[in-house]
Amino acid sequence: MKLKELIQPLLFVNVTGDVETEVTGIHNDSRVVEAGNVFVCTKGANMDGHDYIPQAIERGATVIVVEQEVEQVEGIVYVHVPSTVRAASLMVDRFYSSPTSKLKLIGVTGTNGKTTTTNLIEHLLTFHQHATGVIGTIEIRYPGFQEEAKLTTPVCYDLQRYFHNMVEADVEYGVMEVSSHALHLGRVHGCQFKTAVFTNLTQDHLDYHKTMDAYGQAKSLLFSQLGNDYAQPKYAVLNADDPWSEAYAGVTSAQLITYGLSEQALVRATDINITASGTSFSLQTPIGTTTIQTSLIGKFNVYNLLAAISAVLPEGLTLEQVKAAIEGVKGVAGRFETVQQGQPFAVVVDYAHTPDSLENVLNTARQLEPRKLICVVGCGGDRDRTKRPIMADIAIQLADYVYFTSDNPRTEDPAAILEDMTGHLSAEHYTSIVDRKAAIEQAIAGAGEGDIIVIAGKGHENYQIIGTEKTHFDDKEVARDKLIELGYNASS
Ligand SMILES: CC(=O)N[C@H]1[C@@H](OP(=O)(O)OP(=O)(O)OC[C@H]2O[C@@H](n3ccc(=O)[nH]c3=O)[C@H](O)[C@@H]2O)O[C@H](CO)[C@@H](O)[C@@H]1O[C@H](C)C(=O)N[C@@H](C)C(=O)N[C@H](CCC(=O)O)C(=O)O
Ligand SMILES: Nc1ncnc2c1ncn2[C@@H]1O[C@H](COP(=O)(O)OP(=O)(O)OP(=O)(O)O)[C@@H](O)[C@H]1O
Ligand SMILES: N[C@H](CCC[C@H](N)C(=O)O)C(=O)O
Ligand SMILES: [Mg+2]
Repeated sequence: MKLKELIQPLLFVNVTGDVETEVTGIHNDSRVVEAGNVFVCTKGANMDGHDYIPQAIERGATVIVVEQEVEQVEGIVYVHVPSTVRAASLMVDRFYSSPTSKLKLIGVTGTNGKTTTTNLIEHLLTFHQHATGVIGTIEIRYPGFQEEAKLTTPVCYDLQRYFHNMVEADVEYGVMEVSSHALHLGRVHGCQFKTAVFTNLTQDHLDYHKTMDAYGQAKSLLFSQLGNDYAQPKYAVLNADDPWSEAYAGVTSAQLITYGLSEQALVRATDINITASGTSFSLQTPIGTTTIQTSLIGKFNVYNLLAAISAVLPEGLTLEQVKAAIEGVKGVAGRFETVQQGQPFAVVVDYAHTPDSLENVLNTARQLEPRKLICVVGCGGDRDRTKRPIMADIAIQLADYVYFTSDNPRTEDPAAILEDMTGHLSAEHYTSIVDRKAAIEQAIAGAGEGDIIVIAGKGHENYQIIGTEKTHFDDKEVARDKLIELGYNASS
């Protein structure tokens, strides 16, 4: 593609050099730039891309997009724009030929439940032969492709490339998690959503957004970005039981589909029954009523199911099709996932790393009536500090015994994170062990018949970040190894 085509949608653009230059790619990270690429200089939290122009040129960048005056090198084309972040979303979209206009794109936002809900939507659509791609916390996948995710919502350069490749692979639906960071940083500016889904909003990420209000506002961007188009209707799927939904309904002209347990919801669950082997409920919708039976456990998963069902109703799926698809749902890696080696107690690995999710997962485990409920939990470093004592209080209140331990300490002192969590506690039914492996092992060694151990915080993660080092670590693996060491054998 020629540079002039790439910058065609931009306003107030000033080019020094040849607009006929052929461009081979576009990125904002000098470390991944290749010959003939456009390098876009964006300012980040720690660094400024304008400082990396020499490295980008060294790696072969031929076009540099800037928002400030920079020293110019001969033979290089410079594109000056008012905002590189805003320009980038338009250029990247154009470079990949507006892939999201060729996909039916469903975005899911909310503090908890995004991964679960996107996976459920994917399952509902693929079960009925619609080729579907998913982008989220665990991985990026579509028929014939799978890659581990680096971020929940990739930066626009990667995101639009994935969408482009999905279109090339004849994918019909794109289902993605849209984090508040991504919305705030404009990572999805170039995306044309058909449907936007809101799960819930509770405390997290205050390190980044500072206040709950700012956090809630960031999520509203998905709904204000949705707009409406009578030729191609748009849908906002909102949780009727979350107070933030009213604000989101107010900023979109898309058609509303509300879901929840309360009477005003259009898509509603009643007669919920939760057991250790699954959950059932009566599903009431504007197109009829049916009974849903699922292996997923917990009231929060009823919400996730309602959100996913609401998102596919505009796609023409009947309730019979929805019901049939949900019966085959297996659950999502690291979300209430059990480790079973034949031991007489349950070991549950769950990605709960926020106050609300921890409360939900412990309440769900309690509903299964364990003899004792044991919790292993920590909080991530370099993330929202204010949630630490709150999560500790929840664990202390809801579990019979708690092992406080490290999550991903990152560059913080693990012992100091534990102190943030437990410093104010007066209860005695807990212990703090910095080493997560030792904490999991002790919890398992101390468990008795009928107990449930919930190992919270890391779910599917197969690593631990201590300092800046990322090493292999897997809660399920550690738990399984300990069970084997204790003599449990799955086949016996
Ligand atoms: C706050 C945030 O989202 N930061 C992301 C952002 O980093 P940044 O803009 O601060 O980048 P920076 O390091 O200051 O660098 C500035 C610029 O210089 C460039 N640079 C830098 C160094 C270099 O050698 N060459 C170079 O060109 C960078 O590419 C960048 O364009 O852009 C980087 C890639 O371009 C991301 O890796 C980085 O994510 C960090 C690692 C991160 O952890 N983000 C988390 C908080 C995040 O986004 N999480 C959300 C939410 C998850 C949830 O809901 O739970 C997610 O969507 O994953
Ligand atoms: N609808 C929900 N409401 C509250 N808690 C939930 C809900 N769904 C899942 N959870 C809890 O939150 C944890 C994370 O769920 P999930 O991975 O689906 O959320 P997420 O929004 O994708 O999280 P992240 O922002 O980290 O990507 C689960 O392990 C479970 O404990
Ligand atoms: N996407 C979330 C994941 C947190 C997972 C938890 N294990 C932690 O490391 O805090 C974040 O980056 O805040
Ligand atoms: Mg997720």
